[in-house]
This record gives sequence, C-alpha cells and structure tokens, in this order.
Amino acid sequence: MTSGLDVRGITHRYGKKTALNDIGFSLDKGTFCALLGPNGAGKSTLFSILTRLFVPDAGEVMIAGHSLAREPGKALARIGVVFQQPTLDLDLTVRRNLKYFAALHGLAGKDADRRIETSLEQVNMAERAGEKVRALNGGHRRRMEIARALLHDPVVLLLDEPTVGLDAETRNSITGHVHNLASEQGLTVLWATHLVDEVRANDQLVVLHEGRIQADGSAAEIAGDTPLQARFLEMTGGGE
Ligand SMILES: Nc1ncnc2c1ncn2[C@@H]1O[C@H](COP(=O)(O)OP(=O)(O)OP(=O)(O)O)[C@@H](O)[C@H]1O
Repeated sequence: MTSGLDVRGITHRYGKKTALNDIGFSLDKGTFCALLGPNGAGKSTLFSILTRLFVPDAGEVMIAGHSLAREPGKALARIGVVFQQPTLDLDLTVRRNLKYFAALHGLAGKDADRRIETSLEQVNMAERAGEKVRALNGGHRRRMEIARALLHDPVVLLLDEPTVGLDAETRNSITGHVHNLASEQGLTVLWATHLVDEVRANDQLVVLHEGRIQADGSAAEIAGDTPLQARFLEMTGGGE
C-alpha cells in the first residue's frame, strides 16, 4: 500500500451518464501527479469523490493509509484542497484569512500562529502576511490559497485546475512552487489540469478521457518520441 493516495476501482454515475468508469491509480508519498484531461473528462467528479462531497457507486479511496469510506475523519484530515474558485475575503489581511481557516481546523493561539507562519513560508509568502488580499496579484492570491490548504499539515494536496485565469509566467511560477512542495517536503500532490505545458517529464501522469484512464506512468514514458501535446491529442481524440 502507498502512503500517499490510492484510488481503486472508482465508478460514478449521474443518472445514466457514467462520469467515471473503474478508475484506479496510486501515488507514492512525495509524488507530483498531473491528472490531465480535456473538459468533461471527469476530473471535477473525481475531486468531489476525493473530498467526500460525493460517495462513488463503486470503489475505494485510501488517503495516507486511511479509507475514506471507513475512516472519513482520519482520511479527510490528511488532505488539503485548492479549489478552482477562489474563496478568500478580499478585505481581510492574509493572516486574518488564514486565522479564520485555522480555527475551522481546530487550531488556535500559538499553534495557529506557528502553522500560519510555516504554511506561508512553504509558498514564499511570509512577508505578505500583513497585507490585505485585495492588494495581492492573482499569483500571490493563489499561493495564499495553497498556504491555506497546508495549514493543517496534510499529507496529500489536491489542486483542481489551480492556474485558471493566471498569465503564463505566473502559471509557471506556481507550478514550480508546488513541484517543490512534493520534491523537497514530501507532499503527495494531485494536480488536475487540461494544460499539457504544466506537466514535467518526471511527473507521474494520469490521462483521463471520458471517464476512463488512458495512461498512467511517467510523463516522459507516456510521451515517448512524440511531443506530449500530440500524444495527449491522440489519446483524447483531438481534445476539447
Ligand atoms: N450533475 C451532473 N449531471 C449529469 N452529468 C454530469 C453532472 N456533472 C457532470 N456531468 C457529466 O459528467 C462528465 C464529467 O464531468 P466533470 O465535470 O467531472 O468533468 P471535468 O473533467 O471536471 O470537466 P471540467 O474541466 O469541464 O469541469 C461530463 O460528461 C459531464 O457532462
């Protein structure tokens, strides 16, 4: 068993529509995995299952060795999530926003202060703690949301298309930061995207299309002699 994330035989239907069809993959601790799929592939459905918004029709999810179905409290305590839509209070400072979320995790006083400090350092944002979120650019707001997802010291970090709306340079910088969280700090990262240029050669790559896994392995191996973009289009029948 991996100590990161194990997804086994997940099937999920919306009425007659099968959104996920027997999905399975494993991420070892400290792995950065890109979950690549065109719109409608099933990425959001999978994230809803991993965060227990939906219970799947079949299959099992293990997070850091805990079953999401049988030990939901323990499993969920080990995941941090960055959603597609930002949910920060723009009129509060970075620190105030984080204090609020620390309290939701049951963290208060000095413990909360320490975790806030550490999380901000993890995304190189410590010097911004006193600024109002409204004054931050899009990239810094995104980093702050990553810091928020790290507050309770999770083992697995889930990010659902975290670079939506950011320019190329900022996307590159955020992608780099999160790769470092995996390689230097041992976080297990699942990064959902439809953008091939966010995938690096050494990443684990899971390609999802129409609810099925088309490939699972190292990005370099999956690409082979072909540029990854071309391989991706081959596997997804021309893309979106
Ligand atoms: N509530 C729903 N009822 C019926 N079908 C749905 C529902 N939600 C999603 N679907 C369908 O399930 C499939 C997977 O959708 P999902 O939103 O998980 O894909 P996605 O890869 O996250 O795409 P996107 O990037 O556009 O969000 C799609 O065909 C979608 O139309």
